Amino acid sequence: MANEAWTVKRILEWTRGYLERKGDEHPRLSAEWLISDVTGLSRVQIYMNFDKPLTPSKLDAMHDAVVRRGRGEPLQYVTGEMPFRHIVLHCERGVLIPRPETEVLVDAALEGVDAATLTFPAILGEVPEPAQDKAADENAEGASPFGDVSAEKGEALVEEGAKPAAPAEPPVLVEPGCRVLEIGTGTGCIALSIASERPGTRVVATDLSPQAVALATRNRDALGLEHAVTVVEGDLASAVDPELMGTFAVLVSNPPYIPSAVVPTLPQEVIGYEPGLALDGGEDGLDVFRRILELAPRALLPGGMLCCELFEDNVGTAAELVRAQSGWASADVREDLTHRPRVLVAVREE
Ligand SMILES: C[S@@+](CC[C@H](N)C(=O)[O-])C[C@H]1O[C@@H](n2cnc3c(N)ncnc32)[C@H](O)[C@@H]1O
Repeated sequence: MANEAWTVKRILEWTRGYLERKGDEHPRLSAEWLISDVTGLSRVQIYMNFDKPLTPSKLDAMHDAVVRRGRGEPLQYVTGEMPFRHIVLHCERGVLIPRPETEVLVDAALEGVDAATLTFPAILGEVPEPAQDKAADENAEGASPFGDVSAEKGEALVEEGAKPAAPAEPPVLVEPGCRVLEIGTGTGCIALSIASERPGTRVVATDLSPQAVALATRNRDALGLEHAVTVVEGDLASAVDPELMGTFAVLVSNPPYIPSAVVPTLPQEVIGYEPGLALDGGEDGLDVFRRILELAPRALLPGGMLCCELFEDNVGTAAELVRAQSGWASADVREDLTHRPRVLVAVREE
């Protein structure tokens, strides 16, 4: 079959069927995401360009992407990016993929920023409705457009088009001076969300992983947030300017919190691709949290807030650890988007 015959529609149908046979739980979504990444078409544009043939170079690129996804590599690593709240982040193997539940942690941290600062709404533009997907098409199996997709090889699709835009965000201006410390920044998703959603906030983001520090810095620069976010490499807050200790209104962290015995039971898509340093929280999952709790009184202002995402089985224990330490006015546990207890929010006494 000549390459011209492989239209967007045929590629979508073939990829969906192939990924389904490979055990992908959401094969159509994966197929759309891969086609969107390779062609530059938004997911809606895919359905408006069904009859367009892919160019040979796009077909080659699609081949690579389908092979990688078929082997179980997370989509975010295959495409190299993912949306998080109002921003889009570069992702790469070796650095944890941000999870939707972490958006709840950012909400908690923003509350801490707002409580610490004078905030007022900026002039808002219209917030567009998110694009709706069109109905799915029927599956089509058959010959691979790429030849043997089980083989290691790479290349392949359509003309460039607009990528799906992140929804516009209603900005809130913050009186300059509020400082936030993030420990274990990974891609920078938390620090960069806070800085972009609360202009005026200064964020110091740390990570022990040099690769995470490099990626967070790249994401920061791509978002034009160099003035607001400092990324430093080091254990916990060891690389933070000592003069800044005691000046933070919020200490936020999504530390490694999976109990060591649970790590090997995680899906292969996680343990086969994501870094152990980002996952393993020691015997009860609270090793890094305990160390964060120990340094929090030195990092935070009076009345400052500690926000941590934790494992649902140990977040209650974490709250007890806070209550057992003097100097805290409150320690509460919040639920994530799926109503599981996941986020600890503790406030220092004034
Ligand atoms: C669960 S990931 C969170 C990444 C990112 N904040 C997010 O929410 O997607 C934990 C991060 O903490 C980092 N980390 C682990 N131990 C650390 C330590 N002792 N000091 C600083 N960062 C650490 C890991 O490299 C990883 O990037």
